[in-house]
Amino acid sequence: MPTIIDGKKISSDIRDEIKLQVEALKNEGKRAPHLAIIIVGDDGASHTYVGGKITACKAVGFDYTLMQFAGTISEDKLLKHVDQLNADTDIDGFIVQLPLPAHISVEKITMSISPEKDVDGFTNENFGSITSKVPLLMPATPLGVMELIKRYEIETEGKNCVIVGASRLVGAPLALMMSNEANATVTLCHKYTKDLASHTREADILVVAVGKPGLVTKNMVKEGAVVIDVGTTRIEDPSKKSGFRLSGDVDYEEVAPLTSHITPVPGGVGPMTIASLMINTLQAAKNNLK
Ligand SMILES: Nc1nc(=O)c2c([nH]1)NC[C@@H]1CN(c3ccc(C(=O)N[C@@H](CCC(=O)O)C(=O)O)cc3)C=[N+]21
Repeated sequence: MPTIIDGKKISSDIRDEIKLQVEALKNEGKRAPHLAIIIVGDDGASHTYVGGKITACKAVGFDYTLMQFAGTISEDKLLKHVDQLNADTDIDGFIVQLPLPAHISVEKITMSISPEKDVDGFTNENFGSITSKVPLLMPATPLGVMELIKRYEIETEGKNCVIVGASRLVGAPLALMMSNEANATVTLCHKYTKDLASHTREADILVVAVGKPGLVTKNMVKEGAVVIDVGTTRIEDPSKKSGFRLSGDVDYEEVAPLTSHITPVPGGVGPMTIASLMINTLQAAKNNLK
């Protein structure tokens, strides 16, 4: 039977650790870390995720500011709000929740965030610092995956790590971390990869971050592999109270029995993204309050 990697439990452990550090800061006479969250429009999933981030802030004792704007806000106006947060010394870190409306450039907005306050780790500076000896703020979801691997003591050195999905926010930065920090041999697959299964079958550690439910089936996984599923696609499901369920990219039922470790969806990587956001905000506050 595989070990089910419990992201909910690990993220709760991390919250406890951060809470202690917030108390320590306060004992030194410093204020609590302060996270601001910008959300644009009324996308239901985004509001759910932001709700999770606010719950986490409350649990660890962070201050938070939620800034909500209509989906019709102009790019210029949004940029002004970003600049205000960049300049506000009472704000240690902030995020702009994605997706943004089509008339706003995600690239333009995220690249205007000060790297020291970029607690999502989305900016070019933070991406570039992944391989630095003195890293700044790590991209949040990849950092969450690395924490799971470390805390479950999964061996990485010299292992074949195959990552499916080469996005700027997950696959590409994770490839650098797995190579640089975890000493794995990394293969980064994407939509132009020929014969995907021939690559994934070689994986000792298989990470899937595409957003396509059912993409990974049992014939694509080596016996004893560690499988990490970053996908979180909402699928309508009238039998659920919320009206939907979450699905990863891996066919869990058929793949799990083959693996040594596997992350479930929900309860795997998702909660770790929020834990990483807390780790980064604490770090940004420590740097800011020096
Ligand atoms: N600026 C920005 N930063 C992000 O980090 C960001 C974003 N935009 N836009 C959307 C994606 C998605 N994302 C998730 C966060 C938590 C869960 C999570 O906690 N999932 C729970 C279930 C939550 C539920 O019930 O819906 C789980 O997998 O167990 C999932 C997905 C962060 N994102």
